[in-house]
Amino acid sequence: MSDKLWIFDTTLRDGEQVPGCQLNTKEKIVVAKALEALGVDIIEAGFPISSPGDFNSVVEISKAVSNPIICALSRAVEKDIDVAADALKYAKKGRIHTGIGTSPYHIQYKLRSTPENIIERGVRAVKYAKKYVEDVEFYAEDAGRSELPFLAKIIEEVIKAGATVVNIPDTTGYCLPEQYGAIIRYLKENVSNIDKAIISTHCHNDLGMATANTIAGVQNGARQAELTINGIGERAGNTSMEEVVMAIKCHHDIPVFTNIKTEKIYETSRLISKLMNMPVQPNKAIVGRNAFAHSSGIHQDGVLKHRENYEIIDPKEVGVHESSIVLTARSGRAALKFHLDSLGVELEGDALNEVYEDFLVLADSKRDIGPKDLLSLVGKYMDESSFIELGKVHYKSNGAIEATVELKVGEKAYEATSTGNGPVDAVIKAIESIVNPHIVLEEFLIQAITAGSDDVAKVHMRLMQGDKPYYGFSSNTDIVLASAQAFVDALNKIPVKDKVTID
Ligand SMILES: CC(=O)SCCNC(=O)CCNC(=O)[C@H](O)C(C)(C)COP(=O)(O)OP(=O)(O)OC[C@H]1O[C@@H](n2cnc3c(N)ncnc32)[C@H](O)[C@@H]1OP(=O)(O)O
Ligand SMILES: CC(C)C(=O)C(=O)O
Ligand SMILES: [Mn+2]
Repeated sequence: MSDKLWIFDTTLRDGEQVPGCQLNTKEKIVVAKALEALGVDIIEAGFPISSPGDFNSVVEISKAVSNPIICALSRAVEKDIDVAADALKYAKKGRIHTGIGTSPYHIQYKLRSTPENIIERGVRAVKYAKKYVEDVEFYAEDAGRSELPFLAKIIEEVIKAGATVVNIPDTTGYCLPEQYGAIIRYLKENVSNIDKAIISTHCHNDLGMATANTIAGVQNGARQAELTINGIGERAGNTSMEEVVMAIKCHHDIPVFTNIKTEKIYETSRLISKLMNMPVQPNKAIVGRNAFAHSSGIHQDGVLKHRENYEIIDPKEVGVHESSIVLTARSGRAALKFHLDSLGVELEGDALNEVYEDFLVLADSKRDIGPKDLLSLVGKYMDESSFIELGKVHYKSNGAIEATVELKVGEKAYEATSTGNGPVDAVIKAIESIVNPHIVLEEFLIQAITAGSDDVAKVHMRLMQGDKPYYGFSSNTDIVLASAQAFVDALNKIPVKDKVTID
């Protein structure tokens, strides 16, 4: 039987410490609600003593979300704890996170103290926080470089003082997975009252080990993991939530489960990246642009034959529509044929070989090969009159709603006007009056990528022609335009022979 792993999100505290990532209260509420929808168990909302703005954010987040525990950070300082408790006054479930450095570096050079005094301050802080809330988490800062007998001693004492969760941070990202796992194991074996508290991991990525260390911690008995979306955080970052959650989902031998709704991972990642102005590296695990993109021929052929040949995660599981087959000079015939098929050009044998040779020459000189390039390569093999290009789209609603659409089908230009029960309906009807491949619009989703009136709308459509589905995608700040583009995107995927253009 597997245990629950409590997911503690610190995007709004440790993540937000990064220069340039600061958010205002309104933005933090948007993030907190997204984290709640994602299914996190605890949101570390801020460090209330640090500024009036951060205090206010913890107050407002406490009011805005109901399911997750709201956690506020403090030092082992009474004033910090008073302010944290005050900021949590509206939280349905509030937690104070207090603690102190426990490594020789921190004790000697930062806190200029002694081990005995550090234990005393830690215990006092936990007891003081307990006056306000039942749920008190203690962090042993720089535990990754702390002496184990001392670490075990302070953890035992703070649990005695009432700590419900004990956080073992690898603050400087120093540990190797085996070492970090061994620290957790040591505490399990040497702290007499360890079963009275949940052990938490909190790893940093200075050596690129944050995810591996967190998993090692969990394998050795930790049951809470402190994480950030996209791994943002001080220096090289914190442990990224998406990596830990998906590693657990992929490896059934790790004896824990999480309540994360994984299909919301991608949209949450995009939201954080946009609001915090922090691009995600293209090759970032799970949420990078290339995480489900295949660009070399052998991989593409393998994925097209059976997705699992080169993918351990179904992209839909993390909210990515589908894997992509990117055409490059390293692609083979399978990938080329796949793209041609989706444009409705079915080539085999010598014809495919001939187009492939031309494709390689073009791909050597051009990085991005798109549908237009392919259509120019296969010109002689296809009915060129089939490629549809969307021109201008106008709509007005003074009483009746009316839309006018310009379309180019091959070399021919068309214009059509139609009415509808809304601008999207009118635009689609206008397009259908030019190209009518007898389809049924079966699914039509408009999704806000972030929030706010300046948002980009992402449109996903499924058209059915008989029992064959055709998918169209687009995104635009104008939802009518995005809908028209998605519709045309799907129409372009319908094979030439099944497309009907009305003259
Ligand atoms: C590993 C982490 O991520 S820890 C969290 C990091 N986040 C932040 O620091 C953001 C918020 N911080 C702040 O706004 C400020 O640093 C404050 C309000 C906490 C303190 O500000 P100041 O009083 O001006 O102190 P300053 O930041 O210069 O120095 C920190 C002081 O806290 C002490 N301190 C550091 N950690 C702790 C702790 N856990 N418990 C008790 N004291 C601590 C330091 O020793 C230092 O004290 P000193 O001046 O007596 O030597
Ligand atoms: C404050 C603690 C939990 C921390 O962020 C760290 O040690 O990295
Ligand atoms: Mn940290």
